[in-house]
Amino acid sequence: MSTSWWEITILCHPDLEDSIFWRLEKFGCSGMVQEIKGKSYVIRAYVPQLQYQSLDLSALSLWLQQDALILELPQPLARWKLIDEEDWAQSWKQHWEPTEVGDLFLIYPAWLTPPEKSDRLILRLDPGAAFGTGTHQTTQLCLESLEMRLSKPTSGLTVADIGAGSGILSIGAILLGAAQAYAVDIDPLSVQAVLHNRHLNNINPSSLVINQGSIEQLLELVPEGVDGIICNILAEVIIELIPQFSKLAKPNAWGILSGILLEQSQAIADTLEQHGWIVAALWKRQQWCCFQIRMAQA
Ligand SMILES: C[S@@+](CC[C@H](N)C(=O)[O-])C[C@H]1O[C@@H](n2cnc3c(N)ncnc32)[C@H](O)[C@@H]1O
Repeated sequence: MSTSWWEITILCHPDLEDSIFWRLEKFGCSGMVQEIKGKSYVIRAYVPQLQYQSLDLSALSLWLQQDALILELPQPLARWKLIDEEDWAQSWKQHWEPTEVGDLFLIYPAWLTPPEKSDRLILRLDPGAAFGTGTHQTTQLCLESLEMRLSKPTSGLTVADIGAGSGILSIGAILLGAAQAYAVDIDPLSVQAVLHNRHLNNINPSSLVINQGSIEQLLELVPEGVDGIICNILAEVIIELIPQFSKLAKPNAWGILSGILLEQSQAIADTLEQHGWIVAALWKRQQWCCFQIRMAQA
């Protein structure tokens, strides 16, 4: 039996984009895409029918309206309809286009033929039901931070990717020259997506290891620690993970953290400081921020 999905379509003011992405992710949506329609944005997101009733979607619509009210922006218009699994896959294909990210990356949907020559690193992706198409600001901030971190030639550098989603950040790190990425995600759909995307990008399976789980699985898998930690999850989750970061980090390790709203940045900075990390830089894009951190010297 094929799974049916709710396709949620939201017509909104461009300045609402971040708060809507945040709200949709909190709601449990997979595979969010956006397109520009004149002066507005159209955002599409998907949730399985088995887990969500139309009442849940009405509540979501109400939250979206309240969020807009708080931000003093025009009300978004949310609609939803049922589609089957095949239609869902097609929806992705229609609305997601190759995206340049940072100075170096070109994110390329798996179903399009990439150019033979490009002065950018082509990162091919089929996110399936996992988060991480490269269109979200937090993913872009992480990829750009990786560009900066890995701009100098490195040898044998290892990274841990907590909340891998589609695997976009692990794959990006490997394309930039990291020798080894260890990825984890609590969502089994993410594990499937990372395996598929690893293959799409011709990455040796031993160079990108993916496991279902979180930081506990990484601590077992890499007891010697890693050189870099990448983590793009919601701030509340990151705050719970930070106390364990130092166990996962080699001396002089760095970290890249995003999924954090600007108003949550102080709480993150305080927690980092309490656990021996220094904020080296803080990058902002609209409502989101990205922390670049390094371990404080003992
Ligand atoms: C915002 S997505 C990021 C995906 C991708 N890394 C990116 O940057 O686009 C967050 C991911 O974290 C996963 N996640 C949430 N809580 C987690 C936890 N405690 N440990 C590991 N993964 C988690 C979710 O399943 C989701 O795939």
